[in-house]
Amino acid sequence: MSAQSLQTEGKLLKETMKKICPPDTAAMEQCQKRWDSIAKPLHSLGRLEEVLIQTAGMTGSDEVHFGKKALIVMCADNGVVEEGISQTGQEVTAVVAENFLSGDTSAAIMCKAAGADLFPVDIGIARDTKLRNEKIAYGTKNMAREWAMTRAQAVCAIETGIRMAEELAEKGYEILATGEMGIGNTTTSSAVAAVLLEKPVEEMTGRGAGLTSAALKRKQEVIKKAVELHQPDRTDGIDVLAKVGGFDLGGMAGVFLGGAAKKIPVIIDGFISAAAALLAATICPEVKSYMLTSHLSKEPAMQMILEALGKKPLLTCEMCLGEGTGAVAIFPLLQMAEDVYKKMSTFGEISIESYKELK
Ligand SMILES: O=C(O)c1ccc[n+]([C@@H]2O[C@H](COP(=O)([O-])O)[C@@H](O)[C@H]2O)c1
Ligand SMILES: Cc1cc2nc[nH]c2cc1C
Repeated sequence: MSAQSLQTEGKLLKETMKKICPPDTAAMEQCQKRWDSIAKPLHSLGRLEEVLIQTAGMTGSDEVHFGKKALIVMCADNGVVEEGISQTGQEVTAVVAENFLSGDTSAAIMCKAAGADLFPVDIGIARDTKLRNEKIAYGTKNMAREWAMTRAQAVCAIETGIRMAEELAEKGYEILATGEMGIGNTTTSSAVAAVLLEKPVEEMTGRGAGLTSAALKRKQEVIKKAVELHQPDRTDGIDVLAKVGGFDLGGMAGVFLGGAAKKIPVIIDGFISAAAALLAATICPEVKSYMLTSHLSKEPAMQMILEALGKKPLLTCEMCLGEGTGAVAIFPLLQMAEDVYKKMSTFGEISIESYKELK
């Protein structure tokens, strides 16, 4: 990063935060009214109805249209991997990340099935790759010894995500899903979650991409060491990201903020994406209004993060794959809900009295 860009860092983030405003309650009421008029039992599409109402509030229109859908996958390496907290080696990040380009990842295949476009981003992989190059560094530093990144790099990661969200919104995408790929990123996510939720590290740490019990214990010790060493300020999301986070977490936090500023929904995927959502909400609480949930990751802290965000998952299928797989899995559900909302006859149109009038 040049000295010039360092000085101007933060401007986009500040401008973006100013653009994030509360949802439009009139549009939400209109959307609720339309659901209540549809010829089916009241509220019988449950949470799917709520998602459309929430989306109406974001976009300011009861003409809910999910339209063009995109998945942004933030790919990055984590220096803390050298502490032996992951079952696989760091080199896996680059290999899987490049497989997104050939369509050979779980999320890429699911995107095809769901009719969504895929945007993998190299925001900090430890070697050069063929991905879109938004590299902040060749991986973060080992947080067990030093800050994962500088404060300027943390802001830069967030602003990269904001720019991605803005760019896709300007290209006509109406809903964004968040995803990531990065060996070691459940360690950074557990550290971030433990700090932001003020919870014991043991409660916030799981087996990630498959760890033995002995390695899980080591992972917990490494996280405790990093948190004790750096004492992140839990009221300052950028401080937490810089000290114990990752570039992928920063990038996804930026996507949440950028999507909210553009008034479009952004879907939380699994544990890592949820930790990024929590960081974004620490930086700008109103951003929560623009987040949609997808699934409940098997990682133990996921439930607590969603509760802290005031949210409930739509799906519980014990997935813990990441990449955006859970977020993409709800695209077809959302499309079905939109179709019912728009195509179904109302009680009036099929000449029966509405439920309310029957009472
Ligand atoms: O999304 C989740 O809930 C999730 C839970 C466990 C693991 N992962 C994926 O596994 C990788 C991180 O696992 P680890 O054990 O190396 O920290 C990373 O690439 C994630 O996409 C993802
Ligand atoms: C092979 C592999 C694929 C992944 N996708 C997301 N995280 C992953 C971790 C591994 C190890």
